[in-house]
Amino acid sequence: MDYPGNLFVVSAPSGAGKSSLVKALMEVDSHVQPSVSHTTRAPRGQEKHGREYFFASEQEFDAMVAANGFVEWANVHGRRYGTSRRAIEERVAQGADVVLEIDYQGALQIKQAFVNAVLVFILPPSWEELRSRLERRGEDSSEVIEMRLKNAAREMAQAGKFDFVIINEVFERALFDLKTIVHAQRLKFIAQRRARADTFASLDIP
Ligand SMILES: Nc1nc2c(ncn2[C@@H]2O[C@H](COP(=O)(O)OP(=O)(O)O)[C@@H](O)[C@H]2O)c(=O)[nH]1
Ligand SMILES: Nc1ncnc2c1ncn2[C@@H]1O[C@H](COP(=O)(O)OP(=O)(O)O)[C@@H](O)[C@H]1O
Repeated sequence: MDYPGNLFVVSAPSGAGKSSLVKALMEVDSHVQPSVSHTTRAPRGQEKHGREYFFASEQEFDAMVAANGFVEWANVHGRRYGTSRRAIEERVAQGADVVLEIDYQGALQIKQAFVNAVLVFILPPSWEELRSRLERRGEDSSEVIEMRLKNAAREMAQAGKFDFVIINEVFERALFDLKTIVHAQRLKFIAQRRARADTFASLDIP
């Protein structure tokens, strides 16, 4: 599908810093909008329904799957997460750049549906740092942290399927890399449209 807006997908093992990076990107780039996912996991501390996620019951999630309401969905850390069509299609059709913070299974589904989507994988600098970020965030129980670390190895093995990999060691450096990818994609997009316009011009199509 060809849309006037760009789709960016950011994936990472839990705790690598993807939410912090995407939030910082949106603070400096008002053209980038978040896609708000649905999930069956419970809200954490400050999270608000409709802001970080739409929190759904298992039944509500089932109903959306049955109604073909998701462009992608997956089981992650024992819960279900999905991107609704409404979260992205209308906005990219209107020319907005939409960023999806989703896992690698969802990212690969998005690439199938939207060939021009740009897939970015965020890596932590080390295992020790990943663990300590999860512990410092203080949002998950130790059992949940252990499960997320175990899943991280499997997730990181998928990084090679992405268009770009960013190592989030120094935050500002990683943010610069993310901004550069977004900027480069916009320039590429303009070049592609111009190339098409030139082709039409040379064919003298009204
Ligand atoms: N496939 C898919 N994954 C999602 C979606 N929303 C969130 N996720 C992923 O689910 C995982 C867990 O997210 P979350 O519970 O917020 O934990 P966090 O990543 O540690 O902040 C992360 O890898 C997210 O990228 C979605 O709509 N689809
Ligand atoms: N470059 C960094 N250096 C140190 N701490 C970081 C860095 N990036 C993120 N963090 C911290 O690590 C924790 C996990 O980040 P978060 O954005 O919630 O990760 P994710 O969304 O990938 O699970 C948060 O407490 C965040 O403030």
